[in-house]
Amino acid sequence: MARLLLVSNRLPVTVKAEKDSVSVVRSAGGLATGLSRPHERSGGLWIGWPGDVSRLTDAQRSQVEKQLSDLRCVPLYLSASEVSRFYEGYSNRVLWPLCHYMLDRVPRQDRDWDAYRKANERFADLAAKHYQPGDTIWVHDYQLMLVPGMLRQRLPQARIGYFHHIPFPSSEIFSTLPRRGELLKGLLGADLIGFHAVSYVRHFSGTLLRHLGLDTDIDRVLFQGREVRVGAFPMGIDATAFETLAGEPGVLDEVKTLQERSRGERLLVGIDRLDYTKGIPRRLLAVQRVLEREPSLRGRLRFIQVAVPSRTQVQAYAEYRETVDEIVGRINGLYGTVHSTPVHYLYRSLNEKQLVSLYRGADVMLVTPVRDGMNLVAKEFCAARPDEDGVLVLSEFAGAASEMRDALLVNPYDVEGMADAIEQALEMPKPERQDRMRCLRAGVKTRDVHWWVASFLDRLQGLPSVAEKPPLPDGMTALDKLKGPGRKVLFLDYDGTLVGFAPTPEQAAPDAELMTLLQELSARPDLSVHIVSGRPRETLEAWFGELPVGLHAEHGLWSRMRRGQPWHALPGVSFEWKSQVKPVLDAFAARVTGSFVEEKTASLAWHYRRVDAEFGALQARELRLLLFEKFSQEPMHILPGDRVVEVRPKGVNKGRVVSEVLKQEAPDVRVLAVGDDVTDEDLFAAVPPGGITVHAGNKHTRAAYRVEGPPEVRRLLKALLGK
Ligand SMILES: Nc1ncnc2c1ncn2[C@@H]1O[C@H](COP(=O)(O)OP(=O)(O)O[C@H]2O[C@H](CO)[C@@H](O)[C@H](O)[C@H]2O)[C@@H](O)[C@H]1O
Ligand SMILES: O=P(O)(O)OC[C@H](O)CO
Repeated sequence: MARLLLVSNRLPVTVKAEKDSVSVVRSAGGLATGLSRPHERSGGLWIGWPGDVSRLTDAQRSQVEKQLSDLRCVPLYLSASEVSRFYEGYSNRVLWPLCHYMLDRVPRQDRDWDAYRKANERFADLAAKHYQPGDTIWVHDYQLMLVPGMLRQRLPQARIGYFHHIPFPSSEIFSTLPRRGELLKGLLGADLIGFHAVSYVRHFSGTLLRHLGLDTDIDRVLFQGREVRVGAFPMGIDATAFETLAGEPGVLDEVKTLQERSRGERLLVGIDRLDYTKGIPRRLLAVQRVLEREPSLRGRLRFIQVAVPSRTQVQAYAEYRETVDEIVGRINGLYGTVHSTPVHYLYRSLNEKQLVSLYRGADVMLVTPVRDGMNLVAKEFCAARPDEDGVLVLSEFAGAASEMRDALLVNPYDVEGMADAIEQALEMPKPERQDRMRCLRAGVKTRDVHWWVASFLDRLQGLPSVAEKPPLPDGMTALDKLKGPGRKVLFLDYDGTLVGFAPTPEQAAPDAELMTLLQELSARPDLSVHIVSGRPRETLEAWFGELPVGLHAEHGLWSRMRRGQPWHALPGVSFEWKSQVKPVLDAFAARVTGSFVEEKTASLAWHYRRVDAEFGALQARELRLLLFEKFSQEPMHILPGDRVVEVRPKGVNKGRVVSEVLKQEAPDVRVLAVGDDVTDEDLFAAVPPGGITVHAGNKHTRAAYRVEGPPEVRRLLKALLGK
């Protein structure tokens, strides 16, 4: 088993300082439990912050280090300024509310970005320091979004996973972040990026397309020549542990006491970190509405809300606490009697036994966050109900809702609707409660935390490693093979290879630097230059007609072998399908603002480079499907390109140019082919053995070398001239 290097902001431990001694206790949280087995079995390390240890004496600090090391934990101590700017500042004042759709809570200026970046660097440095070849690195959560990218720079060969524990918002929301590009590129350093729900994967893919122009193909996206996988891995809990605890005599006694003290009151329970995403005020208001609407329930209903203090130094949390206190006070003032208090509010953490006793004793569990990545409380409640009783009221905005369809799903913004759900839960007949709980428990037990860890790690470790699929060597290193005497033939694609993309095809005309470069190359007696493009011959003639180069238009349908020679077409090509296909493309151009149809002698192209990237890609998929459906019998090819869908006749491809040109050359001529898109793959395939193929970009390619884009292609050509 590969050694596992876990990296998370917090270590899965709590440091408890007593008078002279100090102890480090492993946390019981989901992540800690799920990962403890693979962490220990693999002999790996867990890197993270052990919490505030600033008040410890030196002796206590060394005790902590010793105990951490026994637990295979490597501490990264955050300074007071890092806690305030990296943890509380950028992580919890900017990223946390933003990912939970609360834009109004994000400060106007992101002053703490620098601290976030630097702290991420510290985590990456420490992980890189402990890395051993063959290790699997698994980075966790939004506090460390830059770490995968930083690690990729330090350890290009490493196998890196990242899991995002909170929602990934729609691209409309993520786009508001001034640092969106850096954060996205940071995540793309990973080999596998996991989210709790399919909708977060969709949002992430949409954001990549919108801001980095990267189109995700089902579960993978190409970035800097690497294939990055994305996927939904809904996190589970240690269901067996909760179930076992729920059956222990101590817990059953506690439940009995709870029920006796309730004297027949129905019990509603809420358990959360005190966080403004958890929807506690609206939940309280819903309970208030039930009491208002149903006088018969007054004195017969008790709502126990437990809230664990969290991020108390962040002002929004302090304000939220006041709001909750105030609403609790108001409801108790209105509906309390000398004998009963409707809301029992505890602002503290509970131990596991107390927690499970509440789950086991609840008639109705209220889990109503306004937004939540997953929410493990909902799952813990079900696992703790081996009696198959109790009703779960669950927010449709929690990631858990997509799995737990047998809960009573509510809109947490609809107080009246939540009050209805509470009443429905209280009145639900036992057989229905049991049916629902049985189904919920089956899901929670099957997809538990061990299943989650295994499915993520199996996927990550099953991917071909970078070492097995090394990145293509830099095109510049191919130069040595081309230098020296002897004839060479260059096949150069135009758009995306010699020039970058422009908003319209006309705007991508060659610039003076390129014309000079081509002039100089073609003037060399040992070089023969051929431009092989998808463009119409009129355009190539107008731009390059005066140069002594070979021109090949419409992917090789038309060729002009030398300056002054006439253009000739490939024989035997059928174009009859064009008149039927054109109206389909025209209809798409009319419906998708900013898109347009380009017509050439032999082919048609629908361009969407000026359309919103996400919408354009979607429409392109639809167009391709429609064309396949309608014209599959026609002698034509439907080709996706870079923000274009092309329809070309069968039998025409850039590869045919290579064979035509080489017929007129000596057999020992050396060949260089450079191109950037899928049509250039035919060119590469036709290059005879010993030839050099260079892909300009980061797509899948059969080329042997890679350069980044047009500026690097020009650099390569200049170097060929000895410049
Ligand atoms: N009063 C109390 N006393 C003791 N323990 C208490 C407690 N209140 C809550 N807990 C415990 O804390 C954990 C909370 O986990 P959640 O998934 O509910 O939310 P959290 O926002 O912390 O986690 C983030 O990570 C998890 C895991 O990925 C995501 O589900 C979630 O959406 C995301 O915000 C549970 O295991 C629960 O038992
Ligand atoms: O207490 P925090 O700020 O480390 O947050 C813990 C939450 O589970 C974040 O996912």
